[in-house]
Amino acid sequence: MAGEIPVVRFSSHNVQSGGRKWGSTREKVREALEEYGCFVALCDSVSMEASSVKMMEAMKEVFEVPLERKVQNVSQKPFHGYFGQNPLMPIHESMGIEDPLLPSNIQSFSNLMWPSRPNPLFCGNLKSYAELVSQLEQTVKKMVFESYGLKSLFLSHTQSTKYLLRMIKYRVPHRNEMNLGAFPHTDKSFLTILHQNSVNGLHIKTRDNRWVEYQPPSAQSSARSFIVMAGDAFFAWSNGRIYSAPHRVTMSGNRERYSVGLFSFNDGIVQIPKELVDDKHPQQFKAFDHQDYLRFYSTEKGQSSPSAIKAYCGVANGLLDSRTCIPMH
Ligand SMILES: O=C(O)CCC(=O)C(=O)O
Ligand SMILES: [Fe+2]
Repeated sequence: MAGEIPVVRFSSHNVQSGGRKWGSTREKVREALEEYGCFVALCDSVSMEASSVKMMEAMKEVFEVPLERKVQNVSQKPFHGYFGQNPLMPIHESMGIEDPLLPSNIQSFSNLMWPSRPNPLFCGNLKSYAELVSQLEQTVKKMVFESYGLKSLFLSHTQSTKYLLRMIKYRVPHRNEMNLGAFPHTDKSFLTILHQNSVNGLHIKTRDNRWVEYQPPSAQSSARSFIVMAGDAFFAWSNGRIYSAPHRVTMSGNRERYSVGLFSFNDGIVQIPKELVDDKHPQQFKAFDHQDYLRFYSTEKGQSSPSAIKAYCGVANGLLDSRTCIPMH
């Protein structure tokens, strides 16, 4: 346990499909996501540890860039570009890179930040981090699909996955300033993989409405600990089995916090597998367009709904009605 959050070890034995511990790790992963909506992946891989250390250094460097350049990180999609200088959350600053597995996207971001000099070290560090963590993301999804007996659906699902890499800095609040770094929310992603420097502050709400603080299993394991968290799309896809946990960030102490999230989304329509619908589990969600769900979430209706995903594509009372899911723009 890390605090109360389950810890799952990822070593070469557990992550190789068909490897010695694949089956037992797969069940632990699915159970943790159903029960807590998240777990801590403790990775034995030396390259993961080295890459996450370099990722933290890269983030420190990029947030030092002058504000007028950081704000040029813009996106058509809501919540994908620069966010900061917000009076409701003054200690929070974040930037995003869409499709970070495309080297040209990291390069374009780097060109915006450092227009007068290339920064190959930064680009290389981000590229290897995104590659390694996206592999972890795929392994986790594969485990859950398999655990539900839906192995055959994994390939087409994963082929339509898109990623967003989001870097976040939480500065130490000034005296008399709010210490809120991120409002309570559920992620709109399918899956999110978070990594932080050694400064805690992430709180996760359990199914029985208690806030628990994430702590790495030990101080030494901080650089190889990743928080794997299910988003609303995973919750809907699983017909409500997987929990999408509300979480928030608050700062205490006098050290800055850095975190980085790799968020996965689907391009196109997410179908609810018919195998996950039965008498005991009546259909709770209609098939939905994941990218359009992001747009819906940015509307007033999306923002004010107690559960945006239910408002977007939920089925009232477990009965499938004949209306199609019409997004509100
Ligand atoms: O900084 C963190 O640990 C959490 C960030 C988060 O929840 C988010 O970006 O969605
Ligand atoms: Fe989040």
